[in-house]
Formats: sequence, C-alpha cells, structure tokens
Amino acid sequence: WVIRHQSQFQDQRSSKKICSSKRPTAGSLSQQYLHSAVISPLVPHGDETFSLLHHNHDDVKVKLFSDAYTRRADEPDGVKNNCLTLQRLCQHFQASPLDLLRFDSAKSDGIRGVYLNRSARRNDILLQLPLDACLVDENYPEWLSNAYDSSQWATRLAASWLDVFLKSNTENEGLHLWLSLLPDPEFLQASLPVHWPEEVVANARSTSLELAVDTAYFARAEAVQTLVAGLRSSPFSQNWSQEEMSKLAHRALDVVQTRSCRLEMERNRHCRVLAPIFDFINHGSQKMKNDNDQHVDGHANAAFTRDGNSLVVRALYDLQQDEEVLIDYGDSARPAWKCLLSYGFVPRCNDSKAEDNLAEVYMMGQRYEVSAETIPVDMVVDVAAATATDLDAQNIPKLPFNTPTGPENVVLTPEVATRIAERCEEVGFFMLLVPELDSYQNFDEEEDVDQALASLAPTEVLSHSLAASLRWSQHKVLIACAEGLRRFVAEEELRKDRT
Ligand SMILES: C[S@@+](CC[C@H](N)C(=O)[O-])C[C@H]1O[C@@H](n2cnc3c(N)ncnc32)[C@H](O)[C@@H]1O
Repeated sequence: WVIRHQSQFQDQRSSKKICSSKRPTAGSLSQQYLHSAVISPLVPHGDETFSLLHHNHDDVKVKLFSDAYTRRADEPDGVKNNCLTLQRLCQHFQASPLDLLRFDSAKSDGIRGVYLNRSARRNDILLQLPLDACLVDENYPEWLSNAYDSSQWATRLAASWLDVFLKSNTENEGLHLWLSLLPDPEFLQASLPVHWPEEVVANARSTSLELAVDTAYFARAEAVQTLVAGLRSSPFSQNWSQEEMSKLAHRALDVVQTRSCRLEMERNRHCRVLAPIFDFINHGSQKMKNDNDQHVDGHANAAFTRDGNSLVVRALYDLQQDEEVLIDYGDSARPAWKCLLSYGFVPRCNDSKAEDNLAEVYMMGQRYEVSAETIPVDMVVDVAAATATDLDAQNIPKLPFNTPTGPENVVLTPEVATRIAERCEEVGFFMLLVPELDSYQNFDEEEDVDQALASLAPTEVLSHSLAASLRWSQHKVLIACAEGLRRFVAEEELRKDRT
C-alpha cells in the first residue's frame, strides 16, 4: 500500500487542502444526498466506458448526437468513403504514407478516430506531415495584437484558425476539407466544462474540476476579448456582429483546446501546433496495463515527435490491420477531471492499475484525493490524530514507501485504514446517486427522473452524461481504494494472529 504526498499527481493549486465552504461537511454529506436521491439512469453499466449510445431514455436524441459529432451534415459530396477522405487530406497536405490510415468510428461508442488499413511494425512511420501544412502559434495573423505573451499561445493559434476559417471559401481546398470534418461546434462546446452551467459542473462532484473551470472561465473571457478586438481590425470585421465574433472566438478556442499539440523545436524552443490529419488521432493512456503489466485495449500504441520540418507519428509496437491509432495526450489528460476539462471526455482508466486517476474524499471537513492504490500522507496523519488517542507504538506496522521522499515516520494502522475505507465506500456510493434533482430543469419531485432527462436538449444530455461519467470514474477509484485498504487490514490481522 502506498501512502503518497498529496501533490504527487496534482498541480500546485489542486494539491492544497481545501476547507469545504461550498460543499456540505463530511458528516452531513451522504445524509443530504441520500435523502432525495435515486440511482442515476446516467450511470454506465459494467466496466464499459460510459457511452451515450447506452442511454436508453432518449435514443433519438442520442443517435442524433452521435451522427452530428462524427459526421457533419454538410460534408462535401464524394468524400463519404473514409479511406478516400483521409487519402485526399494526405494529398492536399503532402503527408505520407498516402493510404495507410482511414477514418472510422469505434463500434463501442461511435467515436471517430484514425485506423490502420494494414499492419505496421514497431517504429514504422504512420504519418509524416510537413510543419508547413500546420497552423503554428508563432505564425499568427497580423490583425491580432496584444497576444505576444508566451502563455497566450491558444489565443494566437485560435487567431490563425479563424484566419483560415474565414478565408476558407476562397482558398486552399485541403484546409476547406479539413474544416468541414471538424466536430459540430455546438456539441464540441457542450462537451467542454468551461461552457457548462455551474450546476452541471457541480454534478460531476469534483472540486478540482470546479476550481479549474473557474480559472479557465476567466482565462477564456480574456482570450475571447483579445480575439474579438483583433477581428474588429481584421479584413473580416464588416461581416460579423459583436455577438457573432465572440461566438466565433469561442469556437476557435474550443478547436485549439481539444486538437492542438506541443512540439519541441530546436534549441529548447517549443511551439503549439494545430496539425490537420494528426488532429483526428484519439487518446490512449500509456499507463493502461493489466496486473501482468501487459498493455490492454485502449492503451497508446503510437507517439509523435518533430523530425526536421515534419511532425512524425511512429508505431510504438507491432500493430494489426484495423487497429485504432492512439497517442497519449500527456499530463493534461490525467487525472480524469483534467481530461474532461481539457478535451471534453472522461478517459477509460483500468481499475487495477489506475495510475491515471484520482477521486476526491472529504473527511473531517478536509478534502483529499485518493487513487486506486494510494492515499495521501496528510489523510493518514489527520485520521490517525482524530482516531487514536493511546496507540501502542510497538504494535504499529511499518510500511514500505515507494516514494523517495516518503514520510517514513507515518504509519497506516488497520484502524485508520478501516476508517478511510469506510469513508471511500460511502463517498463511492454517493457518486452513484443523482445529483441535486432541481438541477434538471422542469423537474417536479413527484415525477420520474426519466421525464426530466427527456426534456433536455441533446447538448444538455451530453454535458450531464459527461458529468455522470466523471462521477462513475471517481466511484471506481474509490471502491478500488477501499478494497485495497480492506485487504491491507485483513493481512495485518492475519499477521497479528500469527505472531
Ligand atoms: C484531437 S481530437 C481527436 C479526433 C476526434 N475524435 C474527432 O472525431 O475529430 C480530440 C477529441 O477527440 C475525442 N477523444 C479523443 N480521445 C478520446 C477517447 N479516448 N475517448 C473519448 N473521446 C476521445 C474528444 O472529444 C477530444 O476532444
């Protein structure tokens, strides 16, 4: 069992302990929700990642959603064939190989991605794309001012995207085709928590997400302001009202947020890039392994680098024909709340080796984050202080610590482990309950929750489902954590009996 520093997986801000001001305290937490809760129909079944297609309350809307997201209604004629579409993009952008990849949708959840037309060997080049074909944050349009700060790369890249988007009717056929294949703007927007109403963000039950959304909200407002000011002085200004310009700016930032990557350049320089074709590759975690340390379905099987003036994607292993190409999106895709914030989806994390994910637990008014295999030192210390008054130091087992800076003098007693396990189970159960019902508009407590969900627009179904997915993913972490702690307690008791 690993006790880790609270900050091991987190950024500085979210690693701070937060006294619960907004949320109910530990004692009242489950009581309050149990009181009015019913089991959520949005909770996924089995071990599958949550899929909208499993949502059986509004099949029509959900179907509509999946079509709209994977294929634009105005997709140009003659490019229905997935292989040909990608091949045409490769020709336009001088990418190679020409015919190795195709677009396809996963059978399980309908999510579009890039698949192999034939097998590939480890280290083979799956995609080589000239950087000239990409939008690079350094080459932003002249009409953008006030965005020279390095932290404003998203604003610069969004300006480049807007420039291409607004000119796309007259110029470059390849860019036009690429733009026509991008996700439907409304659904893209609905997938990103920065656009969600406060109560939907709260329904995901992650304080880290709530705090990060607050920060992202203000950063977004600033970026939109800069882009709109730029657009006003651009050649396109006369065509758009203020409201339309701000909507466009949001759309550009959504595209950049979910589809750009960071590339290391020469002399320790790096830049942010929006790379057509490459931007259709989905995320798989490099850390997804089973108990025997073998890779499982959905793990990353490719990686990208800059090679001279190209962006190059190579196979990490020997790959089969029809396999989906997956790259690891990096730190912004873990833990799950951060992936939701950044990319608008909740990643599949396997439970037994869930190094990728964390779940929050409030205990005694403090917030902690546990993973399936680790708990923070602070949590152990705080719970021990609250639990034990006369512990016999002789009987306290010393534990191995995997962290080099591990606090060797902190011990996890069976008593403390049991308290934490109980709390994890309690919060884990709470994650399965429907959030405050009044967040579903027009919901009368007497009515069935199905009815309230049926009244949601398709985009609202998406945001509510994603919030439910994050609750589900936290539930799995909490239950795995509790199971691990219970195992530890059982082993300790056995050991005590033997001695
Ligand atoms: C770089 S794009 C990848 C291509 C995208 N699927 C498409 O159809 O345009 C990133 C977006 O794809 C989706 N995505 C990527 N990896 C995913 C995954 N493992 N599970 C679910 N959605 C994923 C998310 O919507 C994300 O914002």
